[in-house]
Amino acid sequence: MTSGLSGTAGELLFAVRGAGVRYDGVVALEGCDLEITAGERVAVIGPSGAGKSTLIALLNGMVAPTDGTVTALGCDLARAPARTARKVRRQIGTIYQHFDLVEELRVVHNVNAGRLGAWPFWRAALSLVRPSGVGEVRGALERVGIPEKLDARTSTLSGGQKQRVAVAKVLVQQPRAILADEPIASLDPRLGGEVIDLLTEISADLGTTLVTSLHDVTMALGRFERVVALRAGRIEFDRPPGAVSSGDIEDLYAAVEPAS
Ligand SMILES: Nc1ncnc2c1ncn2[C@@H]1O[C@H](COP(=O)(O)OP(=O)(O)OP(=O)(O)O)[C@@H](O)[C@H]1O
Repeated sequence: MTSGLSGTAGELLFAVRGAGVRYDGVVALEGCDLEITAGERVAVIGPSGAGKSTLIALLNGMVAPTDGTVTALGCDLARAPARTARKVRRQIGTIYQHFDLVEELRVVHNVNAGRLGAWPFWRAALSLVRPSGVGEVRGALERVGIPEKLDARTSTLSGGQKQRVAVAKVLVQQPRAILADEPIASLDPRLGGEVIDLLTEISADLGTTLVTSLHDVTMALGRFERVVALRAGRIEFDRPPGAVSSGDIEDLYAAVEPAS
């Protein structure tokens, strides 16, 4: 399989400047500044409701900032022409907690779904009858450790295997960045650890930027080179794990005082 296009080390892939997001009056994020460069592996942590999913959605353009700006691969996704934004989004692969797969389809089709957007309509439609680019799908499944599942019906796989299919689906996209929103929240700790190891290894091997939101702080501190902590919609700290103290973590997860 061809490797992802990693980009030059140090190249700015994501720039979040003074960004805020409000949903119908609810402040999900405010005043966020963040730069992520090519090849970095970043964990986003913070208590429930802190804005982790919203930050991931800002980076892939699923949500537009209500304040400030966000650029991904040099493109302001909220303001760029739709065609340009689509092209940039195709270079960002996102993995979700609930796998985002069609259970009734065979694994080969779910993996191919990662690149449907890059194919002309006729090829995408034909591929549902006779799968296209099977060699690359097989390569991606080998990379995630389940090549024998190519023809299996997705519904017959375990949770850990489904998340591996979701990773393979992103790999065939040959993304420059992989975003993962709570990718292990539905898995037991052992399988979760395996999926995080897989993602960090792929990121290191291909030089692909990885940004993952996580509830598991030990995993974030042990397996990532940078930890961004959110609390009540603000970035509380942004450091290498070695510079994060147990006091930092206690403060981060302490109950938020109600406004008086
Ligand atoms: N579509 C939405 N409409 C309204 N409010 C929303 C929406 N999505 C998120 N919120 C609110 O925005 C805030 C941040 O939510 P977000 O899901 O980003 O946090 P999170 O840190 O990912 O939480 P969790 O760890 O529980 O998944 C929360 O107060 C949430 O209720």
